[in-house]
This record gives sequence, structure tokens and C-alpha cells, in this order.
Amino acid sequence: MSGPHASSDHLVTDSTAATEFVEESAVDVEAPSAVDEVVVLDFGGQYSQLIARRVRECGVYSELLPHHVGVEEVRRRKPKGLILSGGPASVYAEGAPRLDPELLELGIPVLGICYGMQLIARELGGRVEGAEVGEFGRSDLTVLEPGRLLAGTPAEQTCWMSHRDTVFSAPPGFTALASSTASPVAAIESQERDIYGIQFHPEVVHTPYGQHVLTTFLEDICGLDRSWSAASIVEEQIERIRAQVGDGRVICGLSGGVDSSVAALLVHRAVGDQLTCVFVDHGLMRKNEGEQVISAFRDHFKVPLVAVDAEERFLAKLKGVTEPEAKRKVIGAEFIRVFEEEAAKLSGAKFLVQGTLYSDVIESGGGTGAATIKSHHNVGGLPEDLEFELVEPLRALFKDEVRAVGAELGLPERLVWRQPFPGPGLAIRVVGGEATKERLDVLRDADAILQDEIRQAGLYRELWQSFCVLPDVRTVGVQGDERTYGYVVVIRAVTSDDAMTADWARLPYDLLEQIASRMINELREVNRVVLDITSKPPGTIEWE
Ligand SMILES: Nc1ncnc2c1ncn2[C@@H]1O[C@H](COP(=O)(O)OP(=O)(O)OP(=O)(O)O)[C@@H](O)[C@H]1O
Ligand SMILES: O=c1[nH]c(=O)c2[nH+]cn([C@@H]3O[C@H](COP(=O)(O)O)[C@@H](O)[C@H]3O)c2[nH]1
Ligand SMILES: NC(=O)CC[C@H](N)C(=O)O
Ligand SMILES: [Mg+2]
Repeated sequence: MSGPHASSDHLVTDSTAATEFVEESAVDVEAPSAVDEVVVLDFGGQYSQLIARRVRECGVYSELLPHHVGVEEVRRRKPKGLILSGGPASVYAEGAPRLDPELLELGIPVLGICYGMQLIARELGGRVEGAEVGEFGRSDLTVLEPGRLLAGTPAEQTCWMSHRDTVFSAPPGFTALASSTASPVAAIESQERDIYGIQFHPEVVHTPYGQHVLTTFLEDICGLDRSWSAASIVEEQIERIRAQVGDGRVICGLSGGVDSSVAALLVHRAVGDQLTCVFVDHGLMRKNEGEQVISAFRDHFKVPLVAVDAEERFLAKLKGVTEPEAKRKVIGAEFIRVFEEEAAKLSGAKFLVQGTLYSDVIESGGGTGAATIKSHHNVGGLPEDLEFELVEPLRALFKDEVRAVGAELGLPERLVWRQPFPGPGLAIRVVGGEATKERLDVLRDADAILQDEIRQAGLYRELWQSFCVLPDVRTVGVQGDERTYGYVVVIRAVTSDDAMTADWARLPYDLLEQIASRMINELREVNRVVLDITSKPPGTIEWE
């Protein structure tokens, strides 16, 4: 790695020579470095992704894999530890995900959490049964014998539970370390077999000693040195990218957002001139955003950029499409068609870089047993006949981790802290109806007013996102003594760290008034403004 000062400014700007530059000789293809990794197997728990994330916060690289990947895939990764997540099933129910006993024979420490512990207990001869009462939320934990896993934590502590099934006796050879209000056996370990289990959830913030227990597992039990950081993602991903693409040509879908900018920088570091970025202006961007993206890119990146004006073709494909998932799929497919055309002009680039994050994957139903909430255009919205090989260096990360990588790579602050903007753009904010040019223009103008006011109020960075939604609804108003029948604009502003959960932002009343009156006075078509006060869950951030 070239250190934090190797900023993007050192690359050579060339946004016009996309089709002219000469391919350089092949870069060295190095095998991915042996980064110490802990694998988390996902049994469908609500907090599975949080476990991997907390492990990374402890300074150890971790990825979440579906439980059905099988023991071979786990072995191939040579992890230094294995964690089994919670899950909705009952271990003794028909069809419940099972534990492959070989996973306990890999010669690495194993930690089961909740369902994961119940699986271990059942597999090794302990007693797991449905209890009369469940244990949901805060619970008191009594440590009977700290053993290795609970060493350094108090005899009485609180923890957070979410289960109905309960371990009534530990398997032979295991020590029961703790009990809780409703769990006779709330933690187990066998130092001899290097297998550990806890009924409570160490990954949630409501378990005060949760991070302590995870750290003990990683450091004292797995013997890991906790040296992983955003900086090591850079090094490691650069090596992985080189190994994946060799001397092939690569294109990167670049939106001007932080994810694709970071992905592009990583790939450029890895394979230099083999990369060309493609920005698709699909006519669903914010006001003047296309020009801003292109000029910001020219100022800060020295990677060739092709900008494609694709407004007409996207709007043509969206004609008559009103159902949210249908919209997302149409847009996802059209993005790929544009990328294919551009790739063909670049001696058939077969690799496509996308700034996909973990939250895009999980919402698209990419976790194990996880529901599809919405098909993100870059994951669930991809067409079936996709021929590109995807390069997604950020796929295991959350946005705040990507921001840290961006800062590490020297990405300008403005870009690091840019509010997210969804790939399908304003099309999924014209809700319940077709995204016509006329509606998109009204929405774009309303959004420009909102952005302007939010920035002037100094609130841009505090908010995760702030935007407008245009429902397919009109209401009656009275303006200048005349009856009007106009659009309603919804203001949506939320706070969040990673888009997995969000709260509606308490914008000052005076600011809201200013925004509403500007929208109604400046936009002929709008006669009413409302505020969305729904958190996530139950709402999602976008309306479609
Ligand atoms: N207009 C676009 N042109 C080209 N590629 C795009 C465009 N919009 C999205 N993409 C691709 O889809 C990916 C996912 O979009 P997404 O909006 O999640 O990420 P982003 O735009 O890079 O960052 P942010 O989430 O901060 O907006 C992008 O990283 C990029 O690869
Ligand atoms: O690139 C994207 N393609 C998509 O299809 C997409 N759908 C939602 N989003 C963004 O993801 C975050 C979570 O969104 P929701 O709470 O609406 O599910 C929020 O930041 C959304 O803006 C998308 N981004
Ligand atoms: N959170 C969990 O892993 C729950 C495990 C199991 N479904 C139970 O209710 O006990
Ligand atoms: Mg975006």
C-alpha cells in the first residue's frame, strides 16, 4: 500500500481518451494474501450480519456465509475461527438447518451463538427443548464458572436474549459456565475440544460485555492479533482484484456515489489502465447531477471516464411500469445493456466493477433464509443473462466501513460524506405510478429545493439521506383565490449509520416551513407538502 497520501490526485486525468489508450503489459498476478479470517455461518438470524461486523470492529477480518455453503468452502478459506449464528428455526424441528459435525473437526475454535449454541448442544448430546416461557430482551446472567470464554466479566451481568428453545443440560465433557433468568444453561465450553457456546447475543449493543466476550474469543481463544483495519482492506482487495482479473479489461459502473468511487479507486490501484469507468445518465438523476459527477470525476480521478446519455432508452423501458419490483428489474437490466455496449467498444471487457455493499445484498434476499425486501438494481435486479464477471470489492462491508476505506484512499471529504443515492434514482421516488418525464421533472425541482435548504441549514452531513418522494396522488388546494389540483411532495429525511435501521430526522419546524413554502411558491404543479415520520423498520428508507 502506498499510504494515506497516495490520493486519487496522483492518477492521470483523462476522461476523453477512453477508447484511445493503449493497454499496458500485464500486471503481476499475486495470490490473495493470507488474511486471518473468521467465518460466520448464517443460520438466518436477524443479527447475523452484525456478528461479522463486530468481529471486524475487533480488528479481525470476517465474512458472513450462508450456512449451506458446506464444510469444503469453509475449509478452503482457512479461517482461524468459526462462529455459528442465531436463527429462527428450532433445532429439533423438521427441516431445520443442521450442523455438519465436520465443522467441529476443522481444528479451529468454534463459537455458537443462540441457535448456533443449541445446534452444538444437540449435536454433541446435550438437552435442548422448547421452554414454557421464552426469554426476549434484557436478561440477568449469572456466571457460575467463567472458564476461558467469560473470563474477565463480572459474576452478575445483564445480557440480551431472543429465544424460546433452551439448553437444559450441557453435552458430556462441557462445562456449563452461566445461567440466566430463564436459561439453566446460558453458556458452555469444552476447552479440550475448543468449542464454545452462548445463548445470549454478544453482537447487540444491549449486551454490555458482548464485545468483551467476542474479543476474548478472537484474541485469547483463536489467537488472532486484531491487526485488521480499513487500511488492510485496501491491500488485501488490491491483491484479490489482481488475482481475479489478471490482464483483462475492466469497466466500472460509476455513479458519483461513495461506493462506486471507492471501488473504482481500489481497482485502479490494482490494475491501472486496464480500467475504464462508465457513468450512465439515465435521466433519473437529481438536478444537474450528471454534469457535477463528470466534472468532479475529472478533477479528482485520473481514470478514463465514458459518460453515456441514456435518458431516452431508460424512459422508454419504464413506460407503463408502475410496480416497484418491476421498475427495479427493468432498470437493473438496462444498466447492464448499457455496460455491455460500452464493454464491446473496449475490446470486450468482461469484468464489471460495482460498488455493491452488504446492505444491498441482504435486502435483495442474499442472506440465508433472509426475505427479499427489495431488489437492489445491482444485485437482485441484475438480468439472468448477465455475462460479465462481477468484481465487487466492497460486498462484505457496510457503508460506514466503506467511508473509512475511502478516507484511507484519500478520497475527498465531499465524496466520502456524500449522501447515498439509489441506482434506480428518482424512478423509485415517483411512487405508485409511472416515472414519466413530467413527474420526474417536478420531483427533480422539489428535490433541488430540499437539497439547497438542507445544505444552507448545515444539516447535510448529519443526515444519512434527505430527499423528496412524489406519490401518484393529487389534492385540492386554493391559491390566489383559485382552486388548484396539484401534486403532493413528501419530505423524507433520515439518520442512520448503515441503512439497516434508520430514524426520521427531527428537522426544525422553521426549516420545514421554509422548504414547504418554497416548493409551493416556486413549483406550479405542487400544492401540498407533507413529512414522512416513519422509522426503519417498519418503513424502508425509500418508498419503493
Ligand atoms: N448512474 C450510474 N452509472 C453507472 N453505474 C451506476 C450508476 N448508479 C449506480 N451504479 C452502480 O451501481 C452500484 C450501486 O449503486 P449505489 O447507489 O448503491 O452505490 P453508489 O452510487 O456507488 O454509492 P451511494 O450508495 O453512496 O449512492 C454503484 O456502486 C455503481 O457501480
Ligand atoms: O444503488 C441502490 N440501488 C437500489 O436499487 C437501491 N434501493 C435502495 N437503495 C438505497 O439503499 C439504502 C436502503 O434502502 P431502503 O431502506 O429503501 O431499503 C438507502 O440508502 C437507499 O437509497 C438502493 N441503492
Ligand atoms: N435467536 C435465535 O437464534 C433463536 C433460536 C431458536 N429459534 C429459539 O427460539 O430458541
Ligand atoms: Mg448511488
